[in-house]
Amino acid sequence: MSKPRRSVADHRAAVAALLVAAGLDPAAPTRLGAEDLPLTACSLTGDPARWRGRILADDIAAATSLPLFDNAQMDGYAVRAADLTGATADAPVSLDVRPASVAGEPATGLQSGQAVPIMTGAPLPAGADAVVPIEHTDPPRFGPHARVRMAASVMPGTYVRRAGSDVAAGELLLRAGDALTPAAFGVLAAVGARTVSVRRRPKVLLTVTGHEVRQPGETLAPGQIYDANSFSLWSALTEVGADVVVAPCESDEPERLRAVLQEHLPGADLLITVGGVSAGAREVVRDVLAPLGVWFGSVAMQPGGPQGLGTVPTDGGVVPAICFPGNPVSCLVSFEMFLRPLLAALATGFPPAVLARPAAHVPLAEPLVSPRDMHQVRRGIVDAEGRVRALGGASSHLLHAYARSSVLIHVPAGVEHLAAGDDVETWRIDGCC
Ligand SMILES: Nc1nc2c(c(=O)[nH]1)N[C@H]1C(S)=C(S)[C@@H](COP(=O)(O)OP(=O)(O)OC[C@H]3O[C@@H](n4cnc5c(N)ncnc54)[C@H](O)[C@@H]3O)O[C@H]1N2
Ligand code: MOO
Repeated sequence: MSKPRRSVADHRAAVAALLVAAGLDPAAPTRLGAEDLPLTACSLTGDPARWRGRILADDIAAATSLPLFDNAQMDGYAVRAADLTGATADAPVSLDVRPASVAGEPATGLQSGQAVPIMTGAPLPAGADAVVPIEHTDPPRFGPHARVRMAASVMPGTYVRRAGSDVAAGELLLRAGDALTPAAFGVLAAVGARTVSVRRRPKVLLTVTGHEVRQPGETLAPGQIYDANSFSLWSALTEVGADVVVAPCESDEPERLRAVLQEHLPGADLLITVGGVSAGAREVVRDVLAPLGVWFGSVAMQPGGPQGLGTVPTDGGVVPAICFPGNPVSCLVSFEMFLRPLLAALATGFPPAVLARPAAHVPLAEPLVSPRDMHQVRRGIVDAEGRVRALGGASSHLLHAYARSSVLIHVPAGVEHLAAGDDVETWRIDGCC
């Protein structure tokens, strides 16, 4: 007699609870410490992946003001506004032209009756309090002339970018938990930060099992197959910001799996195993982990029915373990259904609901059948008329059809037949919104 199946919602909740209990709560990931990344052009160029999608670990105070000094917002002349009081087209004010202030050079001072040619970003000379754009002066160009005329008054502060007008030294620049967006990245560099402390990414140990599985490049003996799951799941995990250690077990021998775990589990935040969980004579994951208290059972989902979940002891603690079934479509669909938004939230700091795959309700192009007591997840494409069509059948070995699909199609438990034109929920998996 088989045990009752757990619902998709219950299993999803169990996975979330497991991660929270292990300190991988997306809202407070206490298990993930911080790491310092060097803020240099060399580090960006040399290891770009290290920087993608990072979250600040600490509040950061501005080490300097921005702007650092008063400077010009326009190419023109730095002046004292008081000198131009009453200037009009009929009665222009003539000023003595002094040596220029250019970006990257210290400014000279300015006396009453003088104008200093100044370029955008150059320091405002002491004594000046406004900038008149070059096109508003006579002559309207820089040159060797000794005097320049101005035909209008200006307010003090005109076209001056004041020191500290963006942020003052010591002010809160960025908060812990903020995403390192392009602008956040830029502002850190602008205040001269040398390193940035970011939340450590969750380290996931990914271990596929199966005596028949071999790595690309190896010669296959009869009955052997290439390892698809290490690659599909590495890609899926990396996409949501996990640091993945791929350690294929390639065996159904408990001793071999134990050896892989002993070598690679210390330091991991999460273990994902693939395969070896169903009803065969030798189910290596179940055989090794069930005696440790890991739950194995059946979820009312197709594909991805057989699942496992629990914790595995390692030096000085436990690592949460999620055990996916081995069929290539099953493990990837399981990841989408149970883990993806949680891991994405851990890496980005956004709530899991925000990071869910973009969902839509779309009419079916063709009828679908589904087992009544299961939540079925089919793979498909949306046609030019906006109707969704399943690609391939329901079977969980059809990885090629999955690779050509742009949506997952959900047929909830309780629904057995859907006609062409019936609405189904779809999730976009092609990276578009
Ligand atoms: N009597 C029953 N048999 C099966 C049941 C069941 O309820 N009763 N469930 C079926 C379902 S559903 C699934 S899903 C699979 C899950 O089996 P396992 O998790 O034990 O996975 P394996 O047997 O190791 O492999 C299944 C399938 O996937 C291929 N595989 C495994 N690893 C890889 C890999 N890394 N790359 C590519 N392909 C892989 C493997 O060769 C098998 O064909 O059990 C059903 N059976
Ligand atoms: O549930 Mo299995 O995951 O259908 O092939």
